[in-house]
Amino acid sequence: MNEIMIATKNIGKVKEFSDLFASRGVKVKSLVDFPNIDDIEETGETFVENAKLKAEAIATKFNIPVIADDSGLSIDFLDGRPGVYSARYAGEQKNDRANIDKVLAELEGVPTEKRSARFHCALALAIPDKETQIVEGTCEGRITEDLLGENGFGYDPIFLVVEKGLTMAQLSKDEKNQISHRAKALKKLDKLLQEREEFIR
Ligand SMILES: O=P(O)(O)OP(=O)(O)OP(=O)(O)OC[C@H]1O[C@@H](n2cnc3c(O)ncnc32)[C@H](O)[C@@H]1O
Ligand SMILES: [Mg+2]
Repeated sequence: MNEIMIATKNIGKVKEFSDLFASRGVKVKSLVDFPNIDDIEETGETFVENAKLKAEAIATKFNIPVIADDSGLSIDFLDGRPGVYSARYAGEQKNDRANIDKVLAELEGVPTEKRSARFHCALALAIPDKETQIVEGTCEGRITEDLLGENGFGYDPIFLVVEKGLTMAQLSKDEKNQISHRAKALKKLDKLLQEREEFIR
C-alpha cells in the first residue's frame, strides 16, 4: 500500500492520519478532495458499525481500499454520552466549540474524581471483494473545567491526559500521536495487515 483513502471530511482527522501514515511511507487521500460526495449517514449504534458503513460505502463508490474512522468521547458521569453522537452533540452543524460548551455545562459542579472519560476510535478497512477489517483503540482521561491548549481538534481542549498533566490540545501533534485512541487503533491495524499479507499490495 503506498496510498490510502480515508473516508472523512474532518480536517483534524485527515491531518492526524497524514502524520501517522507518513512514518509508514503511505500517502493519505480523503473526501476533503471530493466535496460533492455527501456525508454517509451514521445510522449505527456503535463506533464499529458506523466505521464499517462509512468505509464500505466509499470503497464501493471508488472501488479502492478505504479506511473510515468513527470516533468520539464517552463521559462516565453522562452514562457514556456524547458517544456516537460526539460530532453533533450540540446540533447538526457539528460545531466543536458548541459541543464543548454543552459538555462543560452538563458537568458543572461535578467534582474532579467523577469527571473520568475516554476517547474511542473504531477504524474499518474496507477493500472491494474482501471482508472488512475492524480495529479499536481507546485513550483514558478526565474532563477539565475550562478549555486549555490550541492543538488537535474536537474535544481535545477539555480532555486532560492525567499522567501528563496536560490536555490533549496542549500536547504536540507527535505527543498526541503516541498515545491517542486513533494511534492505538492504527497500530492494531498495522499488526493485522502484517499477519494478513494478502492485504498489502
Ligand atoms: O464522520 P467523519 O466524516 O469521519 O467526521 P466526523 O467529524 O463526523 O467524525 P465522527 O462521526 O467520527 O465524530 C467524531 C467526533 O468525536 C470527536 N473526536 C474524535 N476524535 C477526536 C480527537 O482525537 N480529539 C478530539 N475530539 C475527537 C470530534 O468532535 C469528532 O467530530
Ligand atoms: Mg461523522
